Amino acid sequence: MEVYLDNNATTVVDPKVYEEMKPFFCDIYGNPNSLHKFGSGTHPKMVEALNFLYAGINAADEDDVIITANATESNNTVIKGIWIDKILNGDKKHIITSEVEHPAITATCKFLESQGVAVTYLPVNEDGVLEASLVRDFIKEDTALVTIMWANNETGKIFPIKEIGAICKEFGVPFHTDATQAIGKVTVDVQDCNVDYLSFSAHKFHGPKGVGGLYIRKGFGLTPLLHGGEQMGGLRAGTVDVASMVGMGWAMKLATSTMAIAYEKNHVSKLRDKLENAILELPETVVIGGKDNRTPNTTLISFRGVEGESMLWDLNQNGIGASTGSACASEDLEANPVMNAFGSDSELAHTGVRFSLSRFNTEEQIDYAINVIKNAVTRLRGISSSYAYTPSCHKSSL
Ligand SMILES: Cc1ncc(COP(=O)(O)O)c(CN[C@@H](CS)C(=O)O)c1O
Repeated sequence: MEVYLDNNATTVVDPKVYEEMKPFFCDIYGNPNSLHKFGSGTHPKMVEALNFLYAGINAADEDDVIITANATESNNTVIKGIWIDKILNGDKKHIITSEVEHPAITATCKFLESQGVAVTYLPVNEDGVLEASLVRDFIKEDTALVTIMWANNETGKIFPIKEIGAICKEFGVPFHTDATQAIGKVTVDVQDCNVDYLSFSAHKFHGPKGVGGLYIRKGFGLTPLLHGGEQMGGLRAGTVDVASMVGMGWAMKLATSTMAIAYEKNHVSKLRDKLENAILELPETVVIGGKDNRTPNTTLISFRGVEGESMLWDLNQNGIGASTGSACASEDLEANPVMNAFGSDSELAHTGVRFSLSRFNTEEQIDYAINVIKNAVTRLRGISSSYAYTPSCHKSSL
């Protein structure tokens, strides 16, 4: 049996999404910017896709949603656009983010620091969540941007976006959120949360890889990252991948309906809880960051005495795909920076395994995975030269 439990890394394309994409490869293939019918023939489904994207995040008609290649590009567009407009060509000097952002945020902020920008990396608490009051403590007259993720890709922890948005609005500071791990898992409402910029990637919610979006509230336009064309109103040059844009729109529609979010909360979360609770029956296992306030599909579990990579190998041999944290760090054998950020000891930070489910997982798959995981832990601990079970340490969550 094959069981895919790494949906925070990427997801399968929904068959309905794939069907909607097919016509735009060999039938409706014109360039959307061409004036002839081969080009204009793409417009109706592109407009439909944009309408789905606006509805999925409750964007107002007067706002912009531009099509990018992925959340990484969207994140870079916001941070570098703010740098150019508000810092290089303005009187601002400072950016606020968190210690547990995806590298697409952290590395971009590090680049800005190398260019002389002051960046505050707000710490998270022992549960891996950032307290909104910290934003108020560090926001300043010269703060150009606050950028805080909606949900963490490793722990699933959900951040207080509505509170942070209210603080940013009060201080007149633009607010960006990387919602890559929130779309399709929790309700995302840019108007209710006072969000000015929001990033997402289609392949996180059963759309195709290589296409993403950036929401830009009316009046918050930025110098573009990519120049050289009038696409997206000049906010993102380059011929649009029509098939992927249509696919992303349909993926957003299918993932964000009230029924879809309810399914995540009622069905997917139950499968996640079943997997998690079965694993926690094993001694010296712990949910990193605890069980509260998480996206419904994610659990990051430490198996003391079992190296994360060894566990992944065992699982892979039995047809199960998971990860030790974000896929982009999977080659890196350093301790997980997110786990370090909230004080995990170094051994714990090397023994985490992330399981992230989707609406395509079944109870039969979870039952199979539980059996394989329990056998793998027993085997790996049995051959470990350093592991000895110490009953006093058995905690089920931090
Ligand atoms: C919060 C967050 N923000 C941005 C990205 C980047 O998405 P791209 O489509 O690769 O550009 C990701 C992708 N996180 C994957 C791959 S590193 C994970 O395994 O956790 C993310 O989780």
